[in-house]
Parts: sequence; structure tokens; C-alpha cells
Amino acid sequence: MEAVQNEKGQISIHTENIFPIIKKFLYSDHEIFLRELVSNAVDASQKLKKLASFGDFNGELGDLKVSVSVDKEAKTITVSDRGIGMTADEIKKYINQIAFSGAAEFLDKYKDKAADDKAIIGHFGLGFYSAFMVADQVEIVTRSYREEGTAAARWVCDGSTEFEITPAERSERGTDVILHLAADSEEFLETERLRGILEKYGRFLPVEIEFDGKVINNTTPIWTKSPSELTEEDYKKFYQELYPFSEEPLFWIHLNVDYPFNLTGVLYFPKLKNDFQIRREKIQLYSRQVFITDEVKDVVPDFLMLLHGVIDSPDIPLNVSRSFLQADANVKKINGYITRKVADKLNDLFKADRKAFEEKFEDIGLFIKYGILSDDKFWEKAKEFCLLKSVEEVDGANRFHTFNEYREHVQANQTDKNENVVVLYATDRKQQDAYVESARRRGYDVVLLDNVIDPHFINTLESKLEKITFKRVDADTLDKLIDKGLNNESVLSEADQTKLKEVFEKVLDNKSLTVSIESMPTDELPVTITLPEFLRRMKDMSALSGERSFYGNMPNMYNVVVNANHPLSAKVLSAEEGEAQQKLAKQLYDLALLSQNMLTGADLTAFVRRTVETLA
Ligand SMILES: Nc1ncnc2c1ncn2[C@@H]1O[C@H](COP(=O)(O)OP(=O)(O)OP(=O)(O)O)[C@@H](O)[C@H]1O
Repeated sequence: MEAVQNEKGQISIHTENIFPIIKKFLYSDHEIFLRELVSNAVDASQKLKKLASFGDFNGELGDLKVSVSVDKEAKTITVSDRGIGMTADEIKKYINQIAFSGAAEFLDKYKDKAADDKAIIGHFGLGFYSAFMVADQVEIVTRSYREEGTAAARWVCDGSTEFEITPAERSERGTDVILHLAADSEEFLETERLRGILEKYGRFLPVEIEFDGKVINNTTPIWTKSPSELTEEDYKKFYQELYPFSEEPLFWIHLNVDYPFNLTGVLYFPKLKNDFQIRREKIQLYSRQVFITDEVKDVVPDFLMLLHGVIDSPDIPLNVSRSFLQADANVKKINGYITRKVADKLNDLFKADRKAFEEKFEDIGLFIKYGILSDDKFWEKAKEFCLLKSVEEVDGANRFHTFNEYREHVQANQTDKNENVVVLYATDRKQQDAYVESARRRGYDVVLLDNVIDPHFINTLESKLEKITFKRVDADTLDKLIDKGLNNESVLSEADQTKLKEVFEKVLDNKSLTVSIESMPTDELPVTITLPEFLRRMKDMSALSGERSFYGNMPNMYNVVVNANHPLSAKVLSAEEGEAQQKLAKQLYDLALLSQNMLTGADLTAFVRRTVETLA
């Protein structure tokens, strides 16, 4: 057996001391040193298993557990494995040269981009050297799995570019990496702190990790298994493992690709309801079962951030800057793939059990609509299964239509003179009841669009679906909402109409109200209040964006429409001019306000008193 020669050397790198730089810039989180060392230990163990499976290692594999231990007195943390180990030559190659070439590359980039700190925090194979973020001396004691040509070796480095290799006492195969913690990093000697870090990064590592007498990880999380081996319960249980005490997810997608990139994972659909502010960043990103981050912005499309679960891909570059990630070809492909899978899954659910899909629409509707808004590819699929919920009820449940079904359903009755199909909608079934019911009396259908993103959603639909416009039921009178080019005859003369208008203008005395006289069917209310679609929608949209905008600051411009054909209009005209006439007009206007829940406070009190007096 070849003995390890004592050796001192200089790590080949053209700077005195790169460690202060590593310490400062490499990772904002010092705690990831543990992730790096434990994953190296796991890699070494898995490599050995692989060698054994290829018949290149015939010894006993034994227990391959990796252990992490702390010696508070000596102020050391030790990561031990029983993996492939290293010979002295391999230490020179892998630790001094390879790992350092990463360091050198890092340094090069750092020099060029000193002005742009964030861009340099890249992935340069600096895993092992991240130990120097917390240690002022690092020791490796290792023995290779090979039968021949090996002796245990010790490598020591104090964070300068000098290292020392000496023979070591070690009879067992494997590696101990011993960190002598720097004074400013002693927090990592705390058992609970270490356990926290291990559980964060290592809870699904593929080799058992022992800490403080216990194994801390589940080595075979469900995303590593085949869907055919898994039951519904397994998926639900795993969801609880990821997010303890959460409400049950609606359903899930098992992701599994190996070409043109590697990706596995399980994405869950949570119950969203109307809650757009739901906590995002719940998807956890792993690379070969090592936790990387839960800030997956840029890795998954924005609308998918509403999902929960796990994505595991060795092809996603880690620790790289945001701008780099966005431009990365793999990340783009992954984005596209996940979007497609999610759309396909929704389509399958829709096709397989429409009723169940409709029942879940409350929860997934927000998600689907958000997807439609933000992703054209998603739209291409989602337009077949996105639903409109009608106020019409069948067997006690609201009726749902796809876009195509809906067009078929209403076009005969709701096409205007310009050949546009007009979709009438309500945002608040109760508050807009008077309008909804008027529309229904005319045989029109009304859909419910009460979601926070609906103003944006309908804008998008109008631009994507041909010849469809959306109008809220209270945006105008029905004859104008769906203008079929037919004029109702007025029972009032021009002169009477002008007079009626004057009476109402005088009673209302409000510059932001526009009074108009229209000839409507006699069974419509005598007075209606409308708020034009365009302005209202712009206001709603700016409210959602949270920005103060031109539209957001505009006052509401209500229209007061008086139905010339209603018998009460004639009654107003024939009433005695002055108090009696004004009282009647005011009463009709207040009734209109009341029907839209707009009559409040002193006005409401006065209305009630007036009404009581009239009835007395
Ligand atoms: N516990 C270990 N057992 C055996 N070899 C190891 C061990 N730790 C490190 N090595 C060797 O040292 C090399 C350098 O490790 P380092 O963590 O710096 O980079 P890496 O693991 O190759 O890449 P990454 O930057 O992704 O961690 C490894 O590739 C491996 O060959």
C-alpha cells in the first residue's frame, strides 16, 4: 500500500486569500455550508452504491448513514460519511484543484463585475469551500473505498491558500469533514440551530442523515416514486408533511420528465376561493432531493405560484442571479412544460367529471383566470374548460357554460345590432338583484363575475374571443346594453320629456348625475341608476393593481334614467308643480337608489319617514 507523504503546498490560485471574498459574497446565507457538506457526503455515499450496483465495488456497503455531530467544547462540527472517500491524490485533484478552479472562476467574474454584487453570486462549484464561511480551519480525514493504493489521509487548511496533507489514522472507508468554527459563527454549535438547518435543507435527502441520535429525513419522498405506486392518501399525507395543519388540497399533478431536461415533482392545487392574497412562494425547489429555495419566482410561471408542492430538477442552475435564471433556456423549457402539464390536468378533470369540476370551480376559477391573463399558451387550452357561471339555477346549483356553450346559449337573444354577443354580468348578485331580475324578465341570461381579477379577465376575453362584449347589468338600461336598433315609442311628447327632465334635475341638484329620459317598457322601474361600463371597469382594474391612477381617482359618474313610458312619469308631470311634484320625483329617485343599496344614512331615514307619511 502506498503511504501518504507529508506534503505542504500552495493552492494554485493567483491571489493571496480568496476566502474573505467567498465569505462576503458567495452566499448571503452562511447556513448553507451545511447543505453543501451534507450533500457532498450524500453524493459520496450514493456513488458507492452505484459502484456496487455496477459490480465495481464488492465490499460490504453496510449502513451508509451520514452523521452530523457537534462538539461544543472543541467548537467543531463534523460531517461523516461512509461513502467512496478519497485518496491523497484525489484530495489534491478534487479539493485543491477542482474545487479551487471553481473558486478561481468565481474570482475572475468577481473582478469584472465588482460593481454589480448580485450578478456575481453564481454557482461555481464552490460547495466544499463554503465551509470557510463559518470555519477558520477545515480538516478532512478520509479513506478511499479502493482496496489498493490507499491509506487514510488528512487535509488541513486554515482558509489561506496553503494546505497540508498528512497520513491519518482511519480504518473505515469514508470521510469526516471537521469544521473548526470561527468565533463569529459559534451560533452553529447550537443543537436546535443545526437541527433547523438540517431539516430545512435535508428533510428529503436520499441517504439517511443522523443528528442528535435521530434520523432527520424521509429518504423516499413521493416525488421520487412512480405515480402507479401511490394512492390518494399518499399524496394527501405528503401535503401534510410539507405544510402541516393545512386544509386538504383539491387535487395534484405528478410531474415526471427526463427529456429534454430532468424534472420531477408534485404540484398541489390549494383551495383559493377569492383570496388572491394567498401566501405565495409555497412551491419548494429541490435539486436531487436537496432543498434549494422556496422562492421559485422565475422558475415557475407567475400564475402557477398559486400552487403548492415540490419541484426537483438537477437542471435548474442553483444560486444564480435572478436575471440569469430568467434567461436560462432550461428554466424557460421547464416553465413551458409545467404550464402544459397543468393545463392538461385541468382538461382531463373537466372531461372526466364535469360536475366535480364545476363544484371545484369556485376554487380553481381564480387560478385558471389568472393563467389565461398571463399566459397565451395556457389560454389556448384553458379556453375549452374555463367556465362562466350563470345566475340561472338547475337543481339548486348554478349553471356553468364553457365560452362556446355560452355563445350558443345566448346569441339568439343577446346579439346587438353590430352582431356582437353581449354577455351581461353581475358582480354582486344581491346588490344588483333589481337589474338581474329585469334582465331575466326579458329572457336574458346573466353571469356572475365576482372574482377580484374579473375586470381584467373580461378585458382579456373581449380581446381574445371574437364579437363578444361584457356589460354589467347596471351599466345602462337594457335597451342600450343590448342595443338591437329598435326604438320604443314614447308615450310622452318631446315637450313633456324636456319638462320631466327639468323636474328631476331640480330635485337631484347634483352635478355628477346625468339625467336622461328614455322610452322603456312599462314594466321596467320608473327610475334606474346606471354606472357606465368603461369607467367602472377602469376603476375596478386600477383598484386591483393597488396603484393610484387617473381612473382610480375619477368620481363615479352615475346616470339617472327616467322611464318616460312608466305611468308614474305621467303622474309626476300631472302633479301640482312645486312641493307635491318634487316629492314624487324624489321618492322615485330614492326607490332607484334603494334598489341598488345606495340609499343610506339620513337620506334613508328621510325616505322611510316620507313613505310612512304617504301611507298614513
Ligand atoms: N464527503 C466526500 N467524500 C468524497 N469526496 C468528496 C466529499 N466531499 C467532496 N468530495 C470531492 O470534492 C469535490 C469538490 O466538492 P465541492 O463540494 O466543492 O464541489 P461539487 O460537489 O463537485 O460541486 P458543488 O459545487 O455542486 O457542491 C467533489 O466533487 C468530490 O469529488
